Amino acid sequence: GAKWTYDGPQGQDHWSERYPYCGGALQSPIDFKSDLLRFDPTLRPIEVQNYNLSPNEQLTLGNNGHSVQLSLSPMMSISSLHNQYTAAQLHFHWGSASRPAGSEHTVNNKQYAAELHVVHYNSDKYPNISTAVDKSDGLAVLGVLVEVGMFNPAFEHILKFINGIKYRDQKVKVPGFNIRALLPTRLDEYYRYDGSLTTPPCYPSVLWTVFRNPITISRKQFLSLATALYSSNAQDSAPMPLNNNYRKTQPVDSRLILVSFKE
Ligand SMILES: NS(=O)(=O)c1c(F)c(F)c(S(=O)(=O)CCO)c(N[C@H]2CCc3ccccc32)c1F
Ligand SMILES: [Zn+2]
Repeated sequence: GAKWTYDGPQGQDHWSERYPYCGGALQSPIDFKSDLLRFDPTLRPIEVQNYNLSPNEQLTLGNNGHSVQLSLSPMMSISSLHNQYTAAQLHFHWGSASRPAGSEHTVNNKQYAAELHVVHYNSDKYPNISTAVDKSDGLAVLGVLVEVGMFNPAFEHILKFINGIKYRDQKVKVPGFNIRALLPTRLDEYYRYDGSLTTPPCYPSVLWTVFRNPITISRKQFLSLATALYSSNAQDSAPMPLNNNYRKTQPVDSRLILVSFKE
């Protein structure tokens, strides 16, 4: 679609001029403010299926100008929600080399270095993500906060190919790996709320599950992610670095933020 950016004249403060939902209700991301959280004992641990992909599986890793995204196997799904949600893609949001703060969701206004999103669609009701993307029960996204710390071997399965997709619309084939290793150990502790895509067209179609516990990547891994990519294409005379690709937190309004954990 038409080009939008995170900053400047096509930046996030102008998205609603072309994409009306971006100025509407139920927008994401949000800040998880302690006194807005409500413990919900009915929230079950997240269960994922077939996340451990064989290296014989070929996935497409691409630079779409907004993020680095990895296509996922349609065998992958979330099985613990009321409907089955089938995986479509995963992508990241991050800060910059000079400011390792680029998560979209924040916790008491603490912004993490980056955030991973694993996008799924309601495959009980819709044949594919394109038909699901604008439906109120269409998508379920798993959010993982990322902080700088220990080296992350799973993240390396993506990072080692990143120099093949430096520019917009570049794609490479990469072998499958255990996507479960990109999620935190505990899938029973998470924030849950009704929200939206965090990019245009900002459809309010996402059941958000953001895990309480972050994963870590090393400083070197973070710097690679934050400095390798451009949002411009290879032939552009003025290369535009791709970083700070996060939306600011949005008004919670009267939404409930549920948590599956007590303290
Ligand atoms: N933060 S987020 O999880 O809300 C989110 C993104 F941040 C993001 F960048 C993308 S995108 O496809 O890479 C580019 C804009 O759609 C999607 N893409 C999703 C939404 C639309 C769509 C259609 C087909 C495949 C994937 C997606 C997304 F769901
Ligand atoms: Zn995202």
